[in-house]
Amino acid sequence: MKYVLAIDQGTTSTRAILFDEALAPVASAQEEFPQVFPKSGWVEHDPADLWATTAGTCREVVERAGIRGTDIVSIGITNQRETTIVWHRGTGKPIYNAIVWQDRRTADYCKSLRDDGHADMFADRTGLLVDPYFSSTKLKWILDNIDGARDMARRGELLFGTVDTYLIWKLTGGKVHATDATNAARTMLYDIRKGCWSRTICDLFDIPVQMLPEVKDSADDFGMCREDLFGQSIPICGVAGDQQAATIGQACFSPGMMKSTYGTGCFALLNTGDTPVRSNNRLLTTIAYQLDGKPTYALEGSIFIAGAVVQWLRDGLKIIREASETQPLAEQADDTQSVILVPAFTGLGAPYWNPECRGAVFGLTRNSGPNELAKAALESVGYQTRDLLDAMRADWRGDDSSGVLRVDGGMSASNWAMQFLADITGAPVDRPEVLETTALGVAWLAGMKIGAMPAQDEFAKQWALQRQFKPTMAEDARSQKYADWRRAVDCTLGY
Ligand SMILES: Nc1ncnc2c1ncn2[C@@H]1O[C@H](COP(=O)(O)OP(=O)(O)O)[C@@H](O)[C@H]1O
Ligand SMILES: O=P(O)(O)OC[C@H](O)CO
Repeated sequence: MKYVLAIDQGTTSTRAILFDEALAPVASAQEEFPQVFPKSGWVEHDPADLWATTAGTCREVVERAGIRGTDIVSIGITNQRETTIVWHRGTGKPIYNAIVWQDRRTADYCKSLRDDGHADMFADRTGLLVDPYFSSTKLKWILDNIDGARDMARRGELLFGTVDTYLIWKLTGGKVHATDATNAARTMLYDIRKGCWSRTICDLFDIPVQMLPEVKDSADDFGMCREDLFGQSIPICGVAGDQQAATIGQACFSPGMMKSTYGTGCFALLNTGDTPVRSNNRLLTTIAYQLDGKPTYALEGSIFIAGAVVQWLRDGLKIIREASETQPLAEQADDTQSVILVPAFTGLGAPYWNPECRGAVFGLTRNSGPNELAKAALESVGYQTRDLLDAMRADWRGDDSSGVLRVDGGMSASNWAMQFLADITGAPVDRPEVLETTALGVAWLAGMKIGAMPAQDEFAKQWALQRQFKPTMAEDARSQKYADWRRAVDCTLGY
């Protein structure tokens, strides 16, 4: 039997998952690593931790599966996106910690870019809103703030990469400096229409182009992994940002198909085919995947707090011990109460993009307790998804592929939350058999590239439904509840 290894380097942990040629996950290993918070609003990772947990979980998964490293025929890498690393070309040493996608340190600079009228240029070229979320202003911050960095970069001594690029560099022993188009599309430096780094933007930020990686397809030749790691050299043949990998794993290959991943946050992507659709509703335009040199585009909505609201019930309020306890609490909630929780703990993402507002609870009575709060927390995720889907439907004039939403991620395990999602969006919600869609997506890219896994159409046919949630809420109740949510958001934004 031959295996494909998927490395999923996420925001809080790194995982390695082995898939067999029939696309079934056979073993996995996971390791968390420390989050570094040097100042309020700053979030960093030590690149050494990202590498150590990658190498560690790769070794562990091989051991657990009881296979030999030589049974692995291809490696895929999927990763937390936007997170920015700069390292020395010669020594391989990072010159600063990885600045994580959540980091807000460049908020003022982004505001000045918007005030100076650059927003349209960025939207046209990169498909993105000018926000600290993306890599370019983080890279500029490193070049501006680390002693001698810009001069070294000008002399060609420094390399930039998102986490995929850094791991490719480490895995190949410093031989390959490359990324894929989906990761490039999140840097706010990449022209998603022309398919190249934007000179105009690099000049604006004074970023030397030679420090940027080569941009490849998502299924491509990313070099050979060092021999000492698995006892033989293995090709790296698949790379995609984690949300794009989930879109692939969910087989959202036709225009109009969409998926939503519920982890800490929630990221919804709608396939728009070969056309990059410019959003009028503050969604992002991005590359869903690039195969055979041809990009397929998507509209993306990002919500910062989804499963994290359940973590807050557990770790902040301490009203549950396990995430799954939210379901029985929500089932017992008093239906006559209309408690609404707006989980703007770190501001609100799409389509509001307000980094300053903070969370709020509305409609509390003396009878409100853990049941009502648990219900409001699960409902908040459904309401936020409806915000995204409404924005997507307003932007997307193409075929709606029956309006079904495919879901995955840890929180999609909650039947109650998924039923509410179907009710409040008024559309069916499909949960697949394999919930490891991110790893599956990149494993397929890596396996398909070397001919060990089926072609795209065949892969799409293997997507299997575990359960469909159909909307059952009456239309007037749905409208009333959603109108209440919008009022609650307005009050939160206005507070
Ligand atoms: N049964 C459940 N009900 C509600 N939320 C859940 C449930 N199981 C997991 N979650 C939430 O899902 C999140 C974990 O999902 P995961 O996909 O592992 O996230 P990430 O990759 O972002 O760490 C946590 O925030 C957790 O609170
Ligand atoms: O690591 P995750 O799963 O939280 O995903 C992070 C996203 O890629 C950020 O854009």
